[in-house]
Order: sequence, then structure tokens, then C-alpha cells
Amino acid sequence: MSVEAMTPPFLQLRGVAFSYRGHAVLKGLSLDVGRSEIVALLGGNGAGKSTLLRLALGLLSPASGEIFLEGRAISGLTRREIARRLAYVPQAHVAPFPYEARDVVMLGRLAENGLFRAPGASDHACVAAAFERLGVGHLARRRYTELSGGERQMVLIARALAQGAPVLVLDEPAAALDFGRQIELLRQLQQLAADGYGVLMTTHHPDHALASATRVVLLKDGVVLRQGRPAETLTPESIFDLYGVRVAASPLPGLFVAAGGLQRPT
Ligand SMILES: Nc1ncnc2c1ncn2[C@@H]1O[C@H](COP(=O)(O)OP(=O)(O)OP(=O)(O)O)[C@@H](O)[C@H]1O
Repeated sequence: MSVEAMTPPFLQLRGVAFSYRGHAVLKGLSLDVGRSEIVALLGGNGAGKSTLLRLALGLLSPASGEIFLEGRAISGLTRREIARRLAYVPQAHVAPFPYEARDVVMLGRLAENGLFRAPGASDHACVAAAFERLGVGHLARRRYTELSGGERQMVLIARALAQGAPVLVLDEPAAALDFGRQIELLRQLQQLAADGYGVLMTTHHPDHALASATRVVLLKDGVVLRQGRPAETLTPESIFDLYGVRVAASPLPGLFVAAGGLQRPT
């Protein structure tokens, strides 16, 4: 058996169910995120996508079923152990204090350092590398509160990279971005996946999933309606089942495919 086959996926959900005060949101849901995978989670408003992310982050506990990070049950991991395995990118938010963007990214190092150790040279190098990798080094000294929504989103992704976890969990990462930056973001995610990261993201854009995901998971009524390769899974029928709207077979309305895939012309 190959090493690949023996290594457990970065993230596994097995039969996960969850209710908010008697309101069942997830009813037995299973999915995996492995190395170099981009898993896009789609579902209508209120389908339970954010709830699923909160469960994966260990912020909520399932009523039944199990969640594993690198094969270890999340229920047995400390917050720090979870943070070393999984980094969360929330939707771009406004910070209460005018930190410099590089200080926001340094927060990603907390998982490694804890609250009481001052950042060292290796932490500063890690933060600089995260900015560099995303091509947004020019934002490092800017005040986070003065950045645009799209710029903040890139800073939050840099923070997740600085955390050093192999799985990135992103909540609608393209929501605040203009069209060009959406394409750029998806390209970045593809590059990160090519480098071995596992990516789990929610999206309201089937076209984003088609363009970038290795697998899509369609969530409805608390269960996985379908999951599989984007081109085979995102069909007019499944879009209708998911959102109740009829779309043409090809191209989907509103779908603009960047020439040559997601590569931006240089
Ligand atoms: N803290 C909470 N207490 C009670 N109910 C909640 C809570 N958070 C979410 N819900 C409910 O759980 C369901 C799933 O919500 P969730 O935010 O996970 O959906 P979502 O798929 O992320 O939705 P959207 O696409 O609109 O962001 C909704 O019916 C919502 O009203």
C-alpha cells in the first residue's frame, strides 16, 4: 500500500448531525478534504454551510457523528492542536483597532506561540513569506481598518498561511471581491492546493466551484444532495434541486470563464 493511501485525509466528517435548540440543521453528513483538494460547499441560504465550518473548526460539537483532523478525533484535540491543523479565513471583517496588516497576520502565529511569547525572527519571516506568497507585500504596513474589503480578504488569507496549518477553511472568500480579484483569489487557492494545502470553502457561485474546485459538495435539507467532480455534479438538474432555478445546460448564465483557465494574462 502506498504512503498516500495510508495517510488519512486532513479533514474528515463522518455522519455528522447538529441541531440548534431542537432545529436540526445537519442530519448525518460525511465529507473529506485531502491534500491538494479544493472542496467547494454549496447550498442555499440557511442550508448549514457556516454551521458545518464551525463544526470543522471545533467551535461546535456534533450531536452525533465524528470529525477527524489528520485521523485524530477533533473532540480529543486542544484548540492549539486544532489550529495547527486547520486555519480559518472568515469573511473580511472590520477590526476594532487600527492595527497594521502585518500585525493582523502575526496573529496567525499565536497558534504556535501562545499569547505570552513575543514573536521572534522566524515569526516575522513567516509573516513576510505569507504576504510575499500572495503578492500583497505592499499591504503589510497599511492599517487594516483602511483597507478595502478585497485587500482585507487577502490579509486574512495571509494570516491563515502564517498559521502554518495544512487545511484552509474559507467562508465565501470571494464575496467582497471585484471580478478580477475573484479570479485572482481562485488562482491563488489553486496554487496553494498545488503546493499541497487542502481547501474547504463555501461559495454562492457555482461558476467559481466549476472553475477552481476539485470536488463540490451540494448541501440541502441537512444532507449531502450530491458530491463529486464539479463538471459532473453541477448540472442544470442539481442547480434546480439546490436553488430552485432553471438554468441552461451550457454555458450557465453569468458564467465567464477566464481565457486559459484561471491564469491572469501577464
Ligand atoms: N446561533 C444560532 N442559533 C440558532 N440557529 C442558528 C444559529 N446559527 C445558524 N442558525 C440557523 O441554522 C441554519 C443554518 O445556518 P447557517 O448559517 O449554517 O447557513 P448557511 O448555509 O451558512 O447560510 P447562508 O448561505 O445564508 O450564509 C439556519 O436556519 C440558521 O437560521
